[in-house]
Amino acid sequence: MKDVYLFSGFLGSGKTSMLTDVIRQLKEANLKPAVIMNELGKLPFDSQAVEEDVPLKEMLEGCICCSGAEKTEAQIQSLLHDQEFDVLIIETTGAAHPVEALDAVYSPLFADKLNIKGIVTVADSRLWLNRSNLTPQVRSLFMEQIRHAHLLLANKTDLLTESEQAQVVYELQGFNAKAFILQTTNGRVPLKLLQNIQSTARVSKDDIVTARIGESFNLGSRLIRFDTSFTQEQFENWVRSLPDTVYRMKGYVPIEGIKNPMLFQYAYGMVQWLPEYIKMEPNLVIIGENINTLEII
Ligand SMILES: Nc1nc2c(ncn2[C@@H]2O[C@H](COP(=O)(O)OP(=O)(O)OP(=O)(O)O)[C@@H](O)[C@H]2O)c(=O)[nH]1
Repeated sequence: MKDVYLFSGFLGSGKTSMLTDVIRQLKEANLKPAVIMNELGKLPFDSQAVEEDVPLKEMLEGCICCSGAEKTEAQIQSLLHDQEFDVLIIETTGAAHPVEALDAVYSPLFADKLNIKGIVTVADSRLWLNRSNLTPQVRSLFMEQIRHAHLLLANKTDLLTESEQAQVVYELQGFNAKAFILQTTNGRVPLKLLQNIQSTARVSKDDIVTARIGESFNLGSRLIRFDTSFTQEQFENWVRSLPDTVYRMKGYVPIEGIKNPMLFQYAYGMVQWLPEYIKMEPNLVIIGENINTLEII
């Protein structure tokens, strides 16, 4: 039996950071991981976090729940058929409901092959404290991902004071009493803790508060291509001018005087720049609500 973990968490909370670190630990323990990854944006940036020797299936354009259980089944089946692996990690997009994603892997086809361990949710601790600023639909999805976790990471603790950290853990435990809660930075979770998850019985679909991409939830992604370069200041000024309903941006931005476009990441007001040693296409994905009306730099 192969262990299966579902990694959940809202956009930019730290799922990819967790995935990279868990893959490292699995390899150190001589366990071979395989990954199914979903990406709401159009560029498979995050797949760069997975080294080439790890079997990877990507589902671009949408999430496990929207693309249907059949597609996930087909991907798992092809992994089982073509690849040797011990552990399967399914990273759901930040816009998927974890229980719907979990449901997709509970296929009778795999009943004797897959041991579904459960949902690991990474929550951005600062976002938890500021959740009242989210639109109702997004808040509902953010809270659902937390409510259904078997293991819950209160991530980005480095951005909080000690008393805020204590408040987050206290509140999270009150909200999801069954989850084991771990305070983390960069999604670092010891492998032993993952392996010890005892997933409870299947969650009933009736227990799901609907919060998915649909008419009432205008979460979408937009791809921009840059023809000119900017100063970092110019670019960050534009970022600051964007509405709060832009949740996540990532991509490569051409910066004046710097050879290759820089890797740019944005999640909830926090900006991160990293130099890139290869020349990546100057593309940026923006994820948020009603982003088609945004003014682009
Ligand atoms: N300060 C701080 N930043 C973090 C931490 N964990 C992750 N980040 C940063 O947050 C951003 C998002 O992290 P990812 O691991 O890509 O998050 P994700 O959930 O995979 O994001 P999606 O691509 O939207 O699914 C990156 O810029 C990370 O470097 C943390 O513990 N502290």
